[in-house]
Amino acid sequence: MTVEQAVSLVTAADEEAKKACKRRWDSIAKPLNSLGKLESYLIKIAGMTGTSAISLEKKALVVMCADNGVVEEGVTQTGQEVTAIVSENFLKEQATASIMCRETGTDIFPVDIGIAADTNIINKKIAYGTRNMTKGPAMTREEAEKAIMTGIEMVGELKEKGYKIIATGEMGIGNTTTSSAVVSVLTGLPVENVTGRGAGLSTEGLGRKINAISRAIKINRPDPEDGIDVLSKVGGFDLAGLAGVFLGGAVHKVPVVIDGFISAAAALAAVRICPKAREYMLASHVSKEPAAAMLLEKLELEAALHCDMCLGEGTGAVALMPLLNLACAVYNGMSTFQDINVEEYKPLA
Ligand SMILES: Cc1cc2ncn([C@H]3O[C@H](COP(=O)(O)O)[C@@H](O)[C@H]3O)c2cc1C
Ligand SMILES: O=C(O)c1cccnc1
Repeated sequence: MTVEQAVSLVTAADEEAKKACKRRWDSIAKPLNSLGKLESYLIKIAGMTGTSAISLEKKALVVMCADNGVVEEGVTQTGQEVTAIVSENFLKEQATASIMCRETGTDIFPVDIGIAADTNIINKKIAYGTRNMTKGPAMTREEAEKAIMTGIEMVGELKEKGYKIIATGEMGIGNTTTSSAVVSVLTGLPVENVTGRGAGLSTEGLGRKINAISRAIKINRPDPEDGIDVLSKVGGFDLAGLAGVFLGGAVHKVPVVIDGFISAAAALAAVRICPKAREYMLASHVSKEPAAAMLLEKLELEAALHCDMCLGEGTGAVALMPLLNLACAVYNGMSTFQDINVEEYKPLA
């Protein structure tokens, strides 16, 4: 199947299921709308899955791990060998996201979609890292399509295994550089407005990063209307794989949670490929990376958490899971006005 064929299967969220979920919330014996986003998240999930019966017991985090050739330009504080080390640590509960997964009962699926070394995590490797995008396209269009399909297929497989919600994460030294490039092209905003210090970069390093992104966009001239073109020329295997996970959520009707800036950049690319995919996304937190809040606005999504996190790996998305589980517990377990013999709220005149 091609990406085009896969996204042709996407349909809009189910409005009837959303209404049924809202009716259930309104019948629960508490002030109307008083659980705020905890209510609206579940209403969205009902629309995505097509049913007001919601269970979020089985949760997955998919971490797309890859190396980025642009690291050669001195745009990161650490070397690219860190990608493979942290990626393998996910399976040993020695990476931040894996510890948060353990605590929240989320199963972690780290995927080698293009690390520049052999690893022992899920092997979906397309190449040993991308090419340096300041010298030409990071990858071919075929490679980008393959990475996107990898993400779409992973969601299908996880749904078959019974997972009800998927958090997105990534590990890839240099991927805030590719993310800012993708965001600048897709939004038309100047590079310097959408570029931050990533995992920690000196002011001099930030200048080099902005310069490298500007050169990459100039030499590759990605077409902003074509999300696959943008991902292939100035993105990475990690971003393309994540865009695939978002598209897979829409294809397979599984809620997918956005993490921070990098994950949101991939989400924006997914929406450019398939606008309806937005309806299958949930925002988790507002990353401290400077353009993160703007990016969520572009996606027309609101995040519940403002924790000043900017770690990636899926940490913000996983942090949302306990809140969603609390929402679900109330939604499924709480008594209604009828149960306690109290008159229901009437809509205000
Ligand atoms: C030890 C370490 C662990 C990480 N875990 C996530 N990231 C985060 O930092 C990287 C992006 O930042 P940049 O574009 O500046 O390289 C990604 O791998 C992201 O997940 C890490 C970064 C480091 C150094
Ligand atoms: O917001 C993020 O996803 C992020 C920001 C900086 C470094 N790593 C991840």
